[in-house]
Amino acid sequence: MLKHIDFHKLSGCGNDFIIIDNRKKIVEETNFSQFVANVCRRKMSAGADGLILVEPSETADFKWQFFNSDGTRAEMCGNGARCAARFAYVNGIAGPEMSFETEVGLISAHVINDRVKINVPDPTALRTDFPLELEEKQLSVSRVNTGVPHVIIETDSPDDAQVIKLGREIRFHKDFAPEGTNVNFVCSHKDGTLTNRTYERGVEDETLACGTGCIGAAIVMASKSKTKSPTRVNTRSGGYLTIHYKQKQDQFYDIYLEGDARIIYRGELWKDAWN
Ligand SMILES: N[C@@H](CCC[C@H](N)C(=O)O)C(=O)O
Repeated sequence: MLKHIDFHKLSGCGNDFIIIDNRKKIVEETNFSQFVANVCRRKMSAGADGLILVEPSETADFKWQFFNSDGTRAEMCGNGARCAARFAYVNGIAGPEMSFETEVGLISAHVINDRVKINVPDPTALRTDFPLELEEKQLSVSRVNTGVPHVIIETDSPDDAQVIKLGREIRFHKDFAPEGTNVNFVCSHKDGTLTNRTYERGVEDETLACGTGCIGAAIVMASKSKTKSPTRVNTRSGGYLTIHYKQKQDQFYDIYLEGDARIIYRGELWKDAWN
């Protein structure tokens, strides 16, 4: 491993990521997980919700490896994908229209200044309003996989939602084992917009925005006729993500996620950051 590693910090609607150009394999394969967990520790290191390695691809503009802040890998990350696209564009790795390889297939992206719109795979495993037994009560929940698994819970009062307590209990619930799930608390408003808060697997905390979670919230609420495309989702950062989709009964396709992807700074990680 090099002594210093160049990186950029980007924020997609408040979901923040360390992004490293790893096309020359400067981060070694053996200890990714510990490296990521160390670098993502807030106050002790650079700190972020996740870390992305941009690597060479034979079929697309690049390939990514995505890690949550605890060092675990995730198949997909909506905000991370938008940030990776902006990173690739500003660093000359791709043009404004690009595609890149992920574990859920090719993601295409369109960068316009600090806004990025990505096309994501169709959601699977949609199931609405089923009972879930918790320690102290039974809850009616929905679930959908938007690249990663999400549980969606409707609430009238997002500010009062017990995102950490309930989120953590559901994330580790036996019904969602062994992979676990992300947990969203969504409120629909009269104008068709949504407010969504997410407890994220692999961060093991609430994040300020979750792209795949907002897609899941939009799909579940659209299947209940409480919103329609394009759905604007207000996140905990105060920013909005916009979800575009087509719907035929309970089938959703042509899914796009759009929002800001801001470059906060670039710098050098020193060895102390990951030791
Ligand atoms: N923040 C992401 C989701 C990242 C992956 C997630 N924590 C998981 O492990 O499933 C997003 O914007 O979609």
